Amino acid sequence: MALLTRITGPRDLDRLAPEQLDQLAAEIRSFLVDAVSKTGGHLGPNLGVVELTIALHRVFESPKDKILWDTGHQSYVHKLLTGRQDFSKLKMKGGLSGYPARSESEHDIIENSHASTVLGWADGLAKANEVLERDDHVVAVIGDGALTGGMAWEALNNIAEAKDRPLVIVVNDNERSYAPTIGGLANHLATLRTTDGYERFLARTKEILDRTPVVGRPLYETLHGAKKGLKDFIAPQGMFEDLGLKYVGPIDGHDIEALESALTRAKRFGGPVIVHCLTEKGRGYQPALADEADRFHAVGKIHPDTGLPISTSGADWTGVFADEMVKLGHEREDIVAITAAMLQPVGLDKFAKAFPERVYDVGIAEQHGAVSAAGLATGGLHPVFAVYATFLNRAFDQVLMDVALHKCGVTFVLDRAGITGTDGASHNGMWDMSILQVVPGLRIAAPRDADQVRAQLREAVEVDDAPTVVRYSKGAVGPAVEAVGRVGGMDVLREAGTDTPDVLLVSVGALAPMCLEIAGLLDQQGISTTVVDPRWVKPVDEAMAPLADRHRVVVTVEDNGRVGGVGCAVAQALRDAGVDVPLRDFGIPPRFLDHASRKEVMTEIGLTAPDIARQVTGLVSKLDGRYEQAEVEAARD
Ligand SMILES: Cc1ncc(C[n+]2csc(CCOP(=O)(O)OP(=O)(O)O)c2C)c(N)n1
Ligand SMILES: CC(=O)[C@@H](O)[C@H](O)COP(=O)(O)O
Ligand SMILES: [Mg+2]
Repeated sequence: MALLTRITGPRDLDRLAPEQLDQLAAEIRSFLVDAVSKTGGHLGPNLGVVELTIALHRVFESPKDKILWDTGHQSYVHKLLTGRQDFSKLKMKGGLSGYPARSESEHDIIENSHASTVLGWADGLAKANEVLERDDHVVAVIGDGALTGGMAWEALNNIAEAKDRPLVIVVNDNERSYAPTIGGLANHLATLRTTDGYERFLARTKEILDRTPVVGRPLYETLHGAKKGLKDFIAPQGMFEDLGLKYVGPIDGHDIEALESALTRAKRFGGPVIVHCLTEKGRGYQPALADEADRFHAVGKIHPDTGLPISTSGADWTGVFADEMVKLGHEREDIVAITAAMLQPVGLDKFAKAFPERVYDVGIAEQHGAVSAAGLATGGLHPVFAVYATFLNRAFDQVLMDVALHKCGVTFVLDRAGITGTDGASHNGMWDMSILQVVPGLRIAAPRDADQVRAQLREAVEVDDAPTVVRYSKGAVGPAVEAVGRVGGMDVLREAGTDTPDVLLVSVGALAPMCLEIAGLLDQQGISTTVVDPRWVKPVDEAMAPLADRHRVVVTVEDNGRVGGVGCAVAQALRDAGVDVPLRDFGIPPRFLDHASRKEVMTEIGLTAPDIARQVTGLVSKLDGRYEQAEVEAARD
């Protein structure tokens, strides 16, 4: 690491001779494999942008020039070159974020890891430079996958309009999201890649002519001067140029000299310009045994030499869904599946293998996915759209106005619901059960274990006149939690053991084991508790109000935002039924939560059994007029 450790900031790169840059790139690749194999992270995307990031920081002067990263998962090299080389706690509490973070560096601008937003940011920043008469450069790096997102095209439409507003767009084209990028755009990029591009023609001609300087140089200038005619002859007009954008490329995204040349030209262009770079995801890392279909897009802890996972977790929520979907696919030929460029991460790979004609990868285009689902349902099919909870946020209006308004039988399966933790604020699935509460007719299920995932998924796909949602956590599925009774449509998980129970504890989804632990702790305080799992949390079960009326206090516990969540819905249902029982709702506070493990975040926000039991004890004691005693005891803890 002789060179890498000498880089404390981007300007240190200026002191390296061209031949040292390839050595630096090799050192960075070695660092990434060694560090990320220990912590987990986006190894493949970052191995693919080593040379590109070096060239960007040599041509542009961050932080005066703004280098923006779409999604930000490919910003590890950017971090290494901007003074952050301790990756020992990557994505862990107190360590580096897995994405750009303003709190870490003035070189970091966009923190959100939701794809396809970078061009919007760049458009805004370029306009601000224009109004404030700044000559800073704005450089937006967007992947071919992120370019399949609609927002990217909304921004391009605006950017293309201002011919004199400088803005450099770098398309990092590695032909993949997780899997190969789909769609017409991908095909067009492939055309641009394979067409012997004007730039490559010029470079190759220059190379030849440089070997014959007497004739060569004047001839090269003539060729370069005949650019327009030559370009049309050599490289067909691409859609970017049809949009009015200057196009430079395709450029070898691993050739630092070629990259610097293209970026320098783009920097001087004085208007919007696209630099199309060809890169390889996971470049330089071909471990002996791992067969990484997604080119190490997002790895857990792995053996650096084999690429194989250090520990394989047991059954996870995604796997339970994956297997049940295949069964459903065999039973019902009207069931089709949709993914937004995340076939394997959301567990649709097995379904796709069994029914290749019945699964649609729409690209990173959740809004389109939801509307297309409305079309599929209207056309007589039952689509199951599997997507991470946080990524459905951007398709709220489509769920509301296209799916629900038209009473379409679409099932949304939300993986990574609740606190995910290590991917930081924008990845927690903490908004779905709040924003979807307002969708008329939409039903929400929150399974507590594997059996309930299977059961509730089956119940959901039976609904053909309204949207249904099944949402579950990230990672290992919890232990089976058997019901001991039933009230209305709700499972009783624990009886209070008395005719005058104190607390009705409403347990939502995967938090059932924690809620049973809370009930046990309350027992120790002489407080009797009934624990119910509503299963379907929207609409609130009709049996909820009369059941609550038989208790002194109602407590709801959910792995979702408190604001507008299940607790609020239950409180409203009790009010509407004239049931005047105090209710205390526990959930995620309306804050952006820094990256840490799920357990650390849950502890930090007080979503733990001891915290909740303590607060409920205080509440019940207050009702008994034993408040002073409880307050004294609590203070002693
Ligand atoms: C709105 C949204 N949907 C899905 C994702 C999950 N995701 C993270 S990276 C990625 C693939 C990005 O592909 P690309 O833009 O080509 O970048 P690359 O990984 O190839 O560098 C996806 C789908 C996301 N971050 N945001
Ligand atoms: C950047 C991005 O959005 C995804 O790659 C995400 O990091 C994957 O999260 P999981 O690791 O939970 O699948
Ligand atoms: Mg890509």
